[in-house]
Amino acid sequence: MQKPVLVIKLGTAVLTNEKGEIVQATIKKVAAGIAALTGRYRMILVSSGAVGSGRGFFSGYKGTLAERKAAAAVGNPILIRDYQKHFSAYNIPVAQALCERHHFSSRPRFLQLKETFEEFWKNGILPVMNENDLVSNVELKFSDNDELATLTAIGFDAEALLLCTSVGGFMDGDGKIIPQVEKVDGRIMGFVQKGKSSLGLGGMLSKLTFTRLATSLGIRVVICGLGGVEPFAEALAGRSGTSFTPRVSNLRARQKWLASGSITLGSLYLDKGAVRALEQRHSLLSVGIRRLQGKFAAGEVVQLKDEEEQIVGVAKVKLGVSEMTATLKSKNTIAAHADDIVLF
Ligand SMILES: N[C@@H](CCC(=O)OP(=O)(O)O)C(=O)O
Repeated sequence: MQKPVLVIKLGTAVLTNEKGEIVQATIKKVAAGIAALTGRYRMILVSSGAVGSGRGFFSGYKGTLAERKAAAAVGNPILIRDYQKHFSAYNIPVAQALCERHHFSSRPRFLQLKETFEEFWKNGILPVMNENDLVSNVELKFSDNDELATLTAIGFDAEALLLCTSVGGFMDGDGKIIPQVEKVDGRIMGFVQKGKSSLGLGGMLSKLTFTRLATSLGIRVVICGLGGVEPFAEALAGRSGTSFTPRVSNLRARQKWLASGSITLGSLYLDKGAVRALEQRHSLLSVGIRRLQGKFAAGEVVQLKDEEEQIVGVAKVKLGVSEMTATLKSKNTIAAHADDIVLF
């Protein structure tokens, strides 16, 4: 039987010091922690830190979009060189896997990515993923690497996703790490600190949002730090960080992909009746759509939102935005087929 997949994501703040430099001792610890788990898992490392590693090469760096892209292009090879150095102590070659959204939004491209990763694993190679910042299209960028890691974990049907942060876990209102969260509900969302580190993109809000997506699709998430002797093994054993219990998911691989590729170019705001109908596995009719937002064509994936504007799922739509707008009042037009809808 194949080993399960484990996705570990490292944010900029856990990899860099206050000057924005990559801390070698941290990379060394990461290599030791991953090497210790290779017998149990097929591993994917999603690593931020390219912008942090490269920005020192740009005089008067202010963090404009062009500067970030340029810094990432300089920083990525530096980051990979550091990983190579420390993983070579364990005879683990590393592969750089720079991805963009279309690798997830197109099913054939995603399947190709999966096949390539199988080649890495067969040969004992660790894929190190990051967004291809230099060329990624601004409108279709991943919101951050928490999203990239989540889409990867869902697409590869990972057993667990570790989101490593500088704060070591998810804290309650008193600043104490909550060891276990059964469900990401309003109370849990209420504890979120909106802040984020200056070099990275994600923050706790982003982590929780993606944790909710991953757990709703059956993937366990642990938000953890890099403290302790074996941080990843400790986090997986529930001895550190915050473990989020996955929901039971009966979704098939294609539906999971649909949800993971939720590169949503728009949103449909549904009424209560439409949400109820979708829960009973009916198709979405235009009559249940109160309004829509964004630019999308037939065959693209959009978010579905309820009357409280909470995301309830995603759908691959049968109609583009103008056709759909024209049919909003018509009862019988199918906006999305039941097989192309995934509710969270
Ligand atoms: N692609 C960027 C990472 C952006 C990002 O998501 O950063 P973070 O919020 O620190 O995980 C980089 O490598 O610097």
